[in-house]
Amino acid sequence: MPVEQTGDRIILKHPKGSTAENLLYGATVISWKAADKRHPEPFERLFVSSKAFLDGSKPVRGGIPVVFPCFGSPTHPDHSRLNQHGFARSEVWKWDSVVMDNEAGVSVRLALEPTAKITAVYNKPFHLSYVVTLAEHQLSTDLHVKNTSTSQDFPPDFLEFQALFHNYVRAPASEVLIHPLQNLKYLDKTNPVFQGPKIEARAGVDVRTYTDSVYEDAPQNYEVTWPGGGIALRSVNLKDVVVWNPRAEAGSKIGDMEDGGWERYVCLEPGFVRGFEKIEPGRTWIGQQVLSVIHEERRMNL
Ligand SMILES: O=P(O)(O)OC[C@H]1O[C@@H](O)[C@H](O)[C@@H](O)[C@@H]1O
Repeated sequence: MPVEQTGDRIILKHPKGSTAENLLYGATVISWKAADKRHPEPFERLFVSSKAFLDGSKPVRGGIPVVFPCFGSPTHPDHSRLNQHGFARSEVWKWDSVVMDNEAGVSVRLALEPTAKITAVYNKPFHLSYVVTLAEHQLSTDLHVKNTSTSQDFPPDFLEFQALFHNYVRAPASEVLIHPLQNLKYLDKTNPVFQGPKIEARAGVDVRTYTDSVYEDAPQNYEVTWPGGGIALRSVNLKDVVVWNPRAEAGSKIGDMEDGGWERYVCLEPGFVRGFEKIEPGRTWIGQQVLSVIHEERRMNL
């Protein structure tokens, strides 16, 4: 069976050998295994901390948590009672359907609607659906956000939100380079005194020191490479991108981070996080990303 549902998770298996695993909790992708030309056996592409909670008691430290409707601490009045990064990553989503099941891709849809628990902290009408698609060398995730308000009032009952895919890309963090981010405006969240905006001077961005940078109006086409490997990331409607690695400086203070875990991943997170996306009643917004295996050695010349 290319799609299996066991209690709390969904397992996708592509006929060419790649696999993915999705928790209903947070709709979090917790595993993506894919081969490349040099390694014909599929291997893990995402990082999940060995101390992560997978039982629904806490957002998963790793994989691909879905951030909605706010990124970081809430700044919009509609989000004032929400936790950092919103509720989508810490609610149990519903299984919806198999969208596609053939050589081109194996694809499933999960959904999240207001519950009494959500409404107590976020009283806006919405419907989320999340489509995860596995191909031989690719994983795509699409978040559909619908404003389900039927209000005819003026001004309209807008749904205002931020959204982001918090990808923990498994990689030797001290050796990764991410590009192209040069000349982009970014906020440096590691700096308690002056966050910016700053301008990125580097052709290839590394995470050898504690990094928490929010790039604005980015190209939505990136590569993270290291000697012997890499992942390409393309996004649609996610104009910003965050690069995060806490290193020991901040990582050692994260309770569910395994020792030295920061050496084994870089977070490359496409999102709409500067300002707010705003949709009218009845409208749907779709944010998408495609993660692809890079097959050949593609080291930047810096
Ligand atoms: O610990 P959390 O809530 O999962 O957040 C992890 C990190 O997520 C990143 O996206 C933020 O830019 C960081 O500031 C934050 O520390």
